[in-house]
Amino acid sequence: MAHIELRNITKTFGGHTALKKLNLEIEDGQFFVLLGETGAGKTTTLRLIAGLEKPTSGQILIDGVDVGDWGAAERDVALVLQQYSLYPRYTVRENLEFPLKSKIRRVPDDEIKERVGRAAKTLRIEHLLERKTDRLSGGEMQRVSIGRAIVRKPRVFLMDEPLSALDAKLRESLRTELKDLQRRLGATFLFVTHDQIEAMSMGDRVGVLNHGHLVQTGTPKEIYDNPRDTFVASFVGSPPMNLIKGSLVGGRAVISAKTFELPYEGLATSGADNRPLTFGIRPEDVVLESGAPVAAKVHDVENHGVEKIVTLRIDDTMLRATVPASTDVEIEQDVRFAWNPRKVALFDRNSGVSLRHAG
Ligand SMILES: Nc1ncnc2c1ncn2[C@@H]1O[C@H](COP(=O)(O)OP(=O)(O)OP(=O)(O)O)[C@@H](O)[C@H]1O
Repeated sequence: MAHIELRNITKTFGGHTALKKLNLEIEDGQFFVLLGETGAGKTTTLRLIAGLEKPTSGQILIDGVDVGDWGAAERDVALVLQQYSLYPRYTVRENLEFPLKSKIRRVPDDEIKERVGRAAKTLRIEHLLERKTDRLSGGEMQRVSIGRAIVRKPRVFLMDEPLSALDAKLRESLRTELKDLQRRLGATFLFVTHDQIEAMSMGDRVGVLNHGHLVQTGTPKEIYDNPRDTFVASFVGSPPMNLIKGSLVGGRAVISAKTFELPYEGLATSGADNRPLTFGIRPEDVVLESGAPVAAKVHDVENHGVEKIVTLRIDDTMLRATVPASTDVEIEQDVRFAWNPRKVALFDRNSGVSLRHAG
């Protein structure tokens, strides 16, 4: 187990800056998820912590010790990758034993047997131990890859999109298993993904990375309820938060040149009045009601089992609402809607930053 701290980490490759002044702290025993689009700098962050890459500037501390001059082996962290790094002609047992048989570790034979047996039991792959790894399914291979990390008893587990090559159903069940595993091991996990559902469902804390900047860290709930900027607001949540241009006039939200107005309750509005804003409202906080203040046309309806996602059109403004599946709505139908005035987020239109977060 270990506590990890990144202080002011910048990493450039030639002229390209992959990470900019990254500050990040991961508590001992925490499941931390780094979420970002492709190219955001997630893998680079893991490689820096693993010691496979050196930062251009900044410090990396593990348990309070600066490990800048330490090699990968000395750091004692395990990296699990999306591609399974297994030896195909060897059995699962041999693959699990391999990390313990290196000259550096010198683990005694009976302890190797014990650790492999325990890891296989934890991951429910005991019945596969004598099978060659090229005869395994994707999910089984990924379990063995994780097993290779577990047997080493590393201080930290770094996981680079380990589930993204698997089909949706398997991914979902392995998500629960991994989270459960982390809890049982009490280990520090840093898991990176581009999948916001994965991040929100697994992380004790989530950090959102955008073009090498760590935009926000917080619990999944904090990030969902109170996104720092419009990037986070539109990245997290499915369907994403509605973002609508407008301004506040006397405590009412006026949407794009008086197309419509809605009540707003939230931050003291001084400083926000008449300033160009972007309003954010989650689809589940938009309600369809016959007596509601604004008229709209139904532009589209998607059935999602327990709920429907209805796209509303008000002149040139589109807005999505999540409604119960029992709601009767058809395309081109006239409806009326309101929003929950307490759930509206305000973003500065130019910077995109939430007024709640602005200093
Ligand atoms: N060795 C390298 N040489 C040059 N550029 C690199 C190198 N490694 C990464 N980069 C660049 O740094 C940026 C961040 O890459 P990184 O692999 O960390 O992103 P990522 O968030 O992990 O993306 P993905 O989800 O696609 O794996 C990208 O623009 C990438 O092209």
